[in-house]
Formats: sequence, C-alpha cells, structure tokens
Amino acid sequence: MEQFVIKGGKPLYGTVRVQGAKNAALPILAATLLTEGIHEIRDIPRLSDIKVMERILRVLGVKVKWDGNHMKLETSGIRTAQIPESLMRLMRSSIFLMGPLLSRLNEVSVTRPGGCTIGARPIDLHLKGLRMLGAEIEEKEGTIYCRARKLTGTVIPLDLPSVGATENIMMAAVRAEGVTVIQNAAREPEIVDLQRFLNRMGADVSGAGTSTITIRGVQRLIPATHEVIPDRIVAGTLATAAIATGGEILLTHVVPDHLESTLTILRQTGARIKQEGDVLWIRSAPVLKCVGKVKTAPYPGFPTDMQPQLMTLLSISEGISSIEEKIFDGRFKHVNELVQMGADLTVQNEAVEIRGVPRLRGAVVKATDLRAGAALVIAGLTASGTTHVQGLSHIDRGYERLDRTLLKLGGQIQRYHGKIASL
Ligand SMILES: CC(=O)N[C@H]1[C@@H](OP(=O)(O)OP(=O)(O)OC[C@H]2O[C@@H](n3ccc(=O)[nH]c3=O)[C@H](O)[C@@H]2O)O[C@H](CO)[C@@H](O)[C@@H]1O
Ligand SMILES: C=C(OP(=O)(O)O)C(=O)O
Repeated sequence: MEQFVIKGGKPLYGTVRVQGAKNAALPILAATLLTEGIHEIRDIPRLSDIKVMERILRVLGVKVKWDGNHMKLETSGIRTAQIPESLMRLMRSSIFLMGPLLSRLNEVSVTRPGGCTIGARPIDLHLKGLRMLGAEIEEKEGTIYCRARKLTGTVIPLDLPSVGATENIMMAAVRAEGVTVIQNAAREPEIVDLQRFLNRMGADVSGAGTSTITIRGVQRLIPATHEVIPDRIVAGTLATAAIATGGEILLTHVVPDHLESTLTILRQTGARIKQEGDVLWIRSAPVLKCVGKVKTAPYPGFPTDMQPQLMTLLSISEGISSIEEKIFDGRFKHVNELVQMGADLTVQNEAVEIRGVPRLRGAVVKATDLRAGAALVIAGLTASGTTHVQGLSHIDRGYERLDRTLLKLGGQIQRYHGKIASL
C-alpha cells in the first residue's frame, strides 16, 4: 500500500509553478471528440484522472501523443459510442463524454460515473439538459442509452448551477440546430475555459462566467490548439500549506482573480498575500487567527474543493471558526482523521465547528477523497512527529507529484510503496 510519510514542522519556502487545471482539462479533452482532426491541448497536468480520460479516448479510437504536458489528439477514427463500465466507474468526469459523443455520432451509451465519495452526485441535470435538446434517453440494466436523430437548441433552466451539467450541455449544443440558452448556469472559470476552447473550434458560445450561456449552433467545427488555465485549487492548496507551516512561498502561473474568495479567507488568518500579474506571494503570520463562519458556495463563492484544506488550517488557528458545506452532502470524511491528529472539531449537520489548537500531532490517517487527502498532507506538514497518509490514489487524481512539489519547498515528505516496518 502506497503512503506518504511526513515529518512535520518544517515551514515551506520557495517558488512553484502551478499545474494546469484538472477540472478545465477533463471537459476540454472530452470536447475534442466533437470534430475530427488533430487537436493540441497544452499544459495538461499528468494525473490519474487524465490517464483515465486518455484510456477512454483511446478505446473510442482517438490517437494520443504526449510531449511533456502537451497532448496531441487525432480524433478522426472514432469507432464506438459505448464507454465500458470498467472505465466509467473510475471517475466522475467520464460523464463528460456524453455531450460530445451525442453531438458527433447521434448516440452514446454509458453507465453511471464513479468518483470520490463526497456525496450523492446524481446526473439528473445532465440527462434533463440532453433530453431538452432532443435526446431520447433510456436506462436499462445499469446502462444509459442516449440517441438523437437531431439536436435542437432550446432554453434549458438548471435547477441548480451544476458545473458538469453546464459543460455537458454546452458541448452537446454547439452543433445543435438553432440557439440554446442555459439559465442558472454555473460560473466557474473552468467553464469559461471550455467556452474559449469551443470557440477556437469554430463554435459560437457566449456568456460563460455569467449565469446565462448562449450557444448558437454551427454546422462545422475544426480542430484547435488550446492551453488550459492554471489550477486554482492546487494554488489554493499550496498557499494554505505555506500558511499552515509558517512559511513563505511564491506561486507562479496563477490567475489571482480565480482565487479571490479563497484569498479573502486566507488573509483573515493574518497571512499576507500579494498578487502581481500571474504571481502570488504568500507569507504566514506569527499567530494564525480564526475566521468566523465560512460557507462553501458555487463560484465566485468559497469553493467546496478548498473546504478540507481550510479546515486543517483553521484547526491550528487561534479561536473558533466554522465551515458549512453547502455543495456536497458527504464531504466531511477528513474530520475524523483530523480529530485523530488532535484537531478539536464538532460536526453539526452541514457545518463543522473548529476550535483552534496550538498544534496537531502525527498519526496514521487515510485519505478517502482527493481534497481530504490534501488536507491530511497539510496537517502532516504542520504536525509534531510523523504522519502516515494512506489512500494516495485519491491525491494522485488531482495533484501532479504533490510530494515532489512539497519536497522542493522544504517539506519532509516521502512516498513509500509497500509496508513500512514500524507500522
Ligand atoms: C471535474 C469537475 O469539474 N469537478 C468539479 C465539479 O464537479 P461536478 O460537476 O460533479 O459538480 P456539480 O456542480 O455538478 O455539483 C454541484 C451539486 O449539484 C448536484 N447535482 C449535480 C448534477 C446533477 O445532475 N444533479 C445534481 O443534483 C451535486 O450532487 C452537487 O450537490 O464541480 C464541483 C463543485 O464545484 C467540484 O467540487 C468538482 O471538483
Ligand atoms: C471533487 C473533485 O473532483 P471530481 O469532480 O473530479 O470528483 C475535486 O476536484 O475536488
């Protein structure tokens, strides 16, 4: 079993270039299926989720060539519209294949996607959107069959601003006849990046970043070259780790505007943060302070994907804070692990009350999802003694060589394969 062994107590110092965004790269890779030809997608993080997307694309008939973090995809030879259950199950983002394949081949069959256990995560809004565009969808023995003789633009009001449903509908609608309007669309920066890529392919999409996205159907798309945006959650995670360890770091390749809500809260702990162009400078404070009440919310609110990492930081910040999780109903699995490390946390329905303690202590803990894993790594970096973080497959879904990045910043972290004698 792989694990990180972390000796806590070293402040992080140094400079890191932030990786490209997983949540931008995954839908964009799926969107390359919309038309045939050779696409080039640049700055893709080398993550296990990207590997799964690559495997699915290859099964569908796409030829893929890597050059460092850049990927060339030849999408001319698509030979099937069926995605095997074994691959669908590996991640939530497999659902992004629905929209593009339906548009390109008029049919697609998938099973329900897998992914981290952070809540129920239904796909009803994805299916509702595709149905409203004209798809017939039938679920039989676990397989969702989706067919459309023709897709036709319409007004699609979303019951809630789902990121994935917004993206799936955008991709399905780019070649639909007429105009599609997504109301109550999600506004995340990754959606703006998808719009940029689709428009580079010749689509006519506007409004991403606002609650109303308009997609005017076009007849033809062309392959495109695109560089994905920097990962705002990775930037936020590293900033949080620097503050928690009492360090000082520079992050390059960042869009500070994308991190506004995160930086506002991090500053309330007393940390100093300056931004200039695509660089963020973060310096911790001698005493970290509590921040009162925080609620996760759709963008531009405080991101749920930063909630566990912030919880670790507030666990060692003086005073009482609370975090309410408003997006996912099962995203507190890190709480017990942090308590095991000495955090003083009380769960009250959707919220956790956090009473800051002077220091966490090392323990053997397990990541049960991606950001919970990041939170436990930060906890290990600040704790007294040694922390063993298990469940690295979750962390590897979203962070490119996190251990190497932290080592470079002076963190004492090692990845071990197999059993460790002292355990
Ligand atoms: C690959 C990617 O971009 N993942 C991000 C995306 O996930 P994802 O796209 O899955 O998240 P959504 O925005 O869709 O989910 C938000 C909420 O809507 C609910 N919902 C969603 C779809 C649906 O059909 N029905 C429904 O009820 C979900 O259960 C959840 O409670 O946005 C989340 C919220 O910012 C982030 O945590 C994920 O990192
Ligand atoms: C929940 C996340 O991702 P996904 O939607 O891919 O499971 C995440 O990135 O924190």
